[in-house]
Amino acid sequence: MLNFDNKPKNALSNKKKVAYVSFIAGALPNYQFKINFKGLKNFKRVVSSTLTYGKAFMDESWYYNIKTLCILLFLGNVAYQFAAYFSGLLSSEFYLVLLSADKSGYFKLLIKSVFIVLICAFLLALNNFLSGSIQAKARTILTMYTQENYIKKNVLNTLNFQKKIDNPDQRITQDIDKLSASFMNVITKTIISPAVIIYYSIRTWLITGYYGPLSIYLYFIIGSVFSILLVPIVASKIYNLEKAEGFFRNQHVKIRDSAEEISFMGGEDNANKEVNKYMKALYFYQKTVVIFTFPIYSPLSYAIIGIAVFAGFYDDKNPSEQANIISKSSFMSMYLIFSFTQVLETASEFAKLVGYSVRITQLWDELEKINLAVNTGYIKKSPDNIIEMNNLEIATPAGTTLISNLTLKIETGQNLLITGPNGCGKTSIIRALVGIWKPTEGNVYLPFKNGVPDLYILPQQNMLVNGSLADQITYPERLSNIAMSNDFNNKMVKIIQTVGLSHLLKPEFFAKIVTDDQVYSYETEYDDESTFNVKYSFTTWQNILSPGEQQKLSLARIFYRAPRYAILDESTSSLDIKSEETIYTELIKMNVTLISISHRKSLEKFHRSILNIEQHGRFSIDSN
Ligand SMILES: Nc1ncnc2c1ncn2[C@@H]1O[C@H](COP(=O)(O)OP(=O)(O)OP(=O)(O)O)[C@@H](O)[C@H]1O
Repeated sequence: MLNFDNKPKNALSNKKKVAYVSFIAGALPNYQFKINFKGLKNFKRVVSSTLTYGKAFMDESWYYNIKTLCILLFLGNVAYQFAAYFSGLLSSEFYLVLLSADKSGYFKLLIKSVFIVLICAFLLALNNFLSGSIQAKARTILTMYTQENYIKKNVLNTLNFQKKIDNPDQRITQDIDKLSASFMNVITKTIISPAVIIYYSIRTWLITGYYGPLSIYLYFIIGSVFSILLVPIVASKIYNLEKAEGFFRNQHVKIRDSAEEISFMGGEDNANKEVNKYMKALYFYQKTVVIFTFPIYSPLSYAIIGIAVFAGFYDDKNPSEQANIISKSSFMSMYLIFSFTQVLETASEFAKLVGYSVRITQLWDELEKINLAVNTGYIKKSPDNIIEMNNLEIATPAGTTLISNLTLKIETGQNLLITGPNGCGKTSIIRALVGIWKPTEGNVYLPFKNGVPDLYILPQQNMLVNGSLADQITYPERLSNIAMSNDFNNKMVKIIQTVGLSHLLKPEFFAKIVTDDQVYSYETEYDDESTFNVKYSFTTWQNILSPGEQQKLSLARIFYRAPRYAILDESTSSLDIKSEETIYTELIKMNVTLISISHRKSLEKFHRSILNIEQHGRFSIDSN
């Protein structure tokens, strides 16, 4: 029912109070929400995806699946309402037995009250357990569903590249969690509210007369109108708050990843100021959300019963009966007010829910759009198992042509070196080869093996992953899919030695690969629960290894995979000349055809031809 309109609000940006967040005005605009049916569809989509996406919990029993838990929660809530009703009447019953000095009645009532309170406590705990379980499940389901659509070939890269969607990581790791919590909050508060409100309205009416429920209804109708008016505003504040959260966290990730560089360059003060700027923006949005969700409290119940007493409604009753009626009716009207308050509070919670839903469905929409737009039809299977580029024209997403009319055959064993000034488009050729950037003209032929291009690309930036040394080398193949054997172990050791990382075969590293007598224990350790204990995280590897060592470890992947073709984008830029020579010689011995992108003269001798790219789309090809 709410949709999001991507226009900055000029009125707000002019105000002084947002001056200190204006530094990221472009990054953190205020969003307006409009009520329409598309928004309602998005909300429905979140709920139906949660209930129908089966992959997250494939082999769970029927009694622990999310639908069963929702039914149990409903029943648990109904049971709790009954228990709460009986517990609410207890005080009036106590008035009656105490004022009439009924000793045996008092003890009976005492036992009854203990029993009722225990049932209430049990049902509360049960409902908390059920809603907690549903929340955790909903989060897992929505996260896995989103990740399946996000971490996908050509989608992951395009989404992060386009930057149309801010902080997809924040949306997946945080917003989905908050959405699930908010959703549970709304559900538990409203699941049987209508029935409860009707029941207590009748009871209140019977005790106080029509004016009791009527005044409560009037009061809450006014409150509801206010709350409903606030929904779009709060939803937009929540949207911006979450966005600010994302930017703030990103700044900290940057600082963590650049800790050494910041120390070298004395950038602590700068970094501190930078994170504080984002913190202030975050504070601004947090504060506005708090203001707009200010709860409505009500002293109404006592006013209603007070009027009844002073108007002489109960004058014909004796004092103990009067006490009983006052207590009973105050409970009834208070419970009615409480139920209404819950519904009203739900309005502000619902606004949050909408804010989170918009962030999630917006991400889903964009992922779907990118997925539909992926067009790799220009990449074809080469009948001769070679790489061929036909009349390629490559342009940046901004439309600047980088290369035109590039026609080139790279036969097996005919290594190619690509050179040219920074930014001329060397890496862009790889983008076109694998479908990240669709060329504006031409097509590409690639060798295929088992349905995928028989081509391994080492990107310019080293990419280390969580896990052992072996995990780094087999990447992206997962170690859990590889049969552990002594042969595998020997292969790993040989590769590590070939790339010049023998010193990593010391026990503290090597234990993380596989040793002869560890094959069994390694396999058993490699289950999902225990991997954290035995493996290094990616950040640890980054701290342990120098940039040159990291490059060697990346190069080890080509030795493991032995592809028909490998593209090395500045992959030896941090290596000493001798290591570079050894690695290139060994790769050539393995019959891997190499396409290197580099500025290094020392590499020319390993290549048959050199593609020189110049500015403005021109290029030349020289034979070596
Ligand atoms: N997402 C993008 N949107 C617009 N332009 C981009 C984008 N990504 C890269 N470019 C531009 O495309 C051009 C070519 O980039 P590319 O990475 O291919 O250069 P390169 O020749 O490999 O450079 P280097 O030698 O520095 O590695 C650069 O001018 C770069 O700024």
